[in-house]
Amino acid sequence: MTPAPIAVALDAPDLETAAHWASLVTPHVSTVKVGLELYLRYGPEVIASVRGASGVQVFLDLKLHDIPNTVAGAAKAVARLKPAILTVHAAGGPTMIRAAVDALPGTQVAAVTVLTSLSEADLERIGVAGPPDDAVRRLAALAVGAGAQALVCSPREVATVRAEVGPDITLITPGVRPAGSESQDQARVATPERAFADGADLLVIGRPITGSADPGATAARIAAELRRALASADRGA
Ligand SMILES: O=C(O)c1cc(=O)[nH]c(=O)n1[C@@H]1O[C@H](COP(=O)(O)O)[C@@H](O)[C@H]1O
Repeated sequence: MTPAPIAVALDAPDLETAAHWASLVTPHVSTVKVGLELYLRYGPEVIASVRGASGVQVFLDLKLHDIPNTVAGAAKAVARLKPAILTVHAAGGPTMIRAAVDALPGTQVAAVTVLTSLSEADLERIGVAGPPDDAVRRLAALAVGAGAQALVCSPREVATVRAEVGPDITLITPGVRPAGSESQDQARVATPERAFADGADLLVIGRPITGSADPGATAARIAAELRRALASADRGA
């Protein structure tokens, strides 16, 4: 069975746990995501450990945000790890995004629009007035104009972003919670089925899978539910 378009966030305190989670979920999902917690503790060796024998796609989520020259250097420093996807913050501006894209020709540079943990009230506190949709749409257009091939947004804005950037940009949505799961520190969430129906290409899901009693079985169940939802949407089309 084709793995479902899900990136499991391996936010683990140690490498053994991350590699174990990766081995449990990789039959069912297309991608595993390495973020700051693992990368800052273990460095580049973490990539080979989670890629394992399966050769699953690795999404390196470093959310780079600095001046263009520094981001270009950082992107070049991880090029040999051949991540499928690398994140940068769209708020770093078009020259910074372009610098990452130019430095990593073999990797999809994904620009993070507005963190899914921020509510409208949080945004107002940091000087971004208005609904999150507006800021997300603006940053999405700017990032695509600067060459980003992928965008990260919450599932709440994915329909708006899809309408803005068209069909060719990969839309990645964290803030995904199966029905009945807790939001935890995520502010803008939706179910996997909703995120896909609204145009997401890749769902990032962490704790609902890795915090469950059996991450492999949970990943398999979410993947199966998603396939069913996609099949019935196709039939309805
Ligand atoms: O770039 C990301 O992956 C990301 C962007 C964002 O806006 N929100 C967000 O939660 N993420 C990441 O997605 C993952 C979500 O994990 P869970 O909340 O456990 O499902 C974490 O690894 C976050 O670092």
